[in-house]
Amino acid sequence: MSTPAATKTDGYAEGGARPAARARELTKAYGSGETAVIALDAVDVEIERGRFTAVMGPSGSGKSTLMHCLAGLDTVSSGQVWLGDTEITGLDDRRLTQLRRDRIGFMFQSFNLLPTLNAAENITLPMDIAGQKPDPEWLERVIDTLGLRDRLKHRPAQLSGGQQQRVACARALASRPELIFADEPTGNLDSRAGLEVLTFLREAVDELGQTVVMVTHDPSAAAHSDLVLFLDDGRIVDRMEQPTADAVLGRMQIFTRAYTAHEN
Ligand SMILES: Nc1ncnc2c1ncn2[C@@H]1O[C@H](COP(=O)(O)OP(=O)(O)OP(=O)(O)O)[C@@H](O)[C@H]1O
Repeated sequence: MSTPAATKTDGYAEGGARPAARARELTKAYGSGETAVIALDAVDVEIERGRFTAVMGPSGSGKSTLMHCLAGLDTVSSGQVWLGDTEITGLDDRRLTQLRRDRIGFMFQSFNLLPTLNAAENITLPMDIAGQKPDPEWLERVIDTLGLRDRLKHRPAQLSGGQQQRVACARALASRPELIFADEPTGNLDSRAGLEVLTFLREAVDELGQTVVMVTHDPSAAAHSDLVLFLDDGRIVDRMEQPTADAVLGRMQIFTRAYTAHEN
C-alpha cells in the first residue's frame, strides 16, 4: 500500500529523541561570484537515531554534498552541523578526524577494500590504523549478521560483489559507530547483491540498533528505509515515512514532470 507523502517539509523529526546528527541553516556554495553553485540552500534537517533514512533527489540536487557536510567530510559555507551533541562546524581538522573515526562509519559505491588483505583484516583495518581494539562480542555479531563467518579468510578478489559490499558494510559497523553514511551502496551491484546489502543495512538498524543514512537514486532501495528525505535544488522539499517503491517512484516523477514543464 502506498503511503502518501507527509506534508511536513522541513526535514525535522517529530518527537523529542536526541538526533544522531542535525543541521541548521546549512548552506554550501562551490566557487564564488557569478559562477557560484549553491549546492545546499539553508537546509534544516535532523537524522533520527536508530532509524534508516534515505536521501533522494535528482542528479545535482545536493545529496552527496549533504551527506559529506553532515559527516564532516566537507566544510560548510554557513550554518551549523551537529553530530550527536557535538557541533562539528568550527572544529579543527584534528578533532574532526578523531570524531569521524570514533563515531561514523562510511560505505561508498566503490568498496575501497585492500586487495592484499583478507576479509577479516579489511573489516578491522580502520580500527587497526587508529590503534583501537574492536569489541569482540560486537564484531562477532556483525560478522554473523552479515553472513561473513565462512568468508573471513578470503581476499576481495575471491569474493562476489555482494560479499565485498558486505565486507565494506562490516567494516563500517566494526567500531559500532553512532552513525553510518552510505553513498549509493548498491550502485555497482546486480539486483540480488544489492538486495543483500539493503537487507543487511536494515538488519543493522533493526537488530543492532544502528543509525543509517543512505543516498540513493533507486526507489526500491529507498523502500528499505524508514524515512525518505527528498532534495531538490539544494533544499529538502518533502519527506515520506514508511516508503514503498511505488510511492517513492511517484514522488520522483513529480520532479521529472516539473523539469519537463520548466524546459518546455
Ligand atoms: N567540488 C565541486 N565543485 C563545484 N561544484 C560542485 C562540487 N561538488 C558538487 N558540486 C555541485 O553542487 C551541486 C550538488 O552536487 P551533489 O554532488 O551534492 O549532487 P547529488 O544530488 O549528489 O548528485 P548526483 O545524484 O548526480 O550524485 C551540483 O550542482 C554539483 O555540480
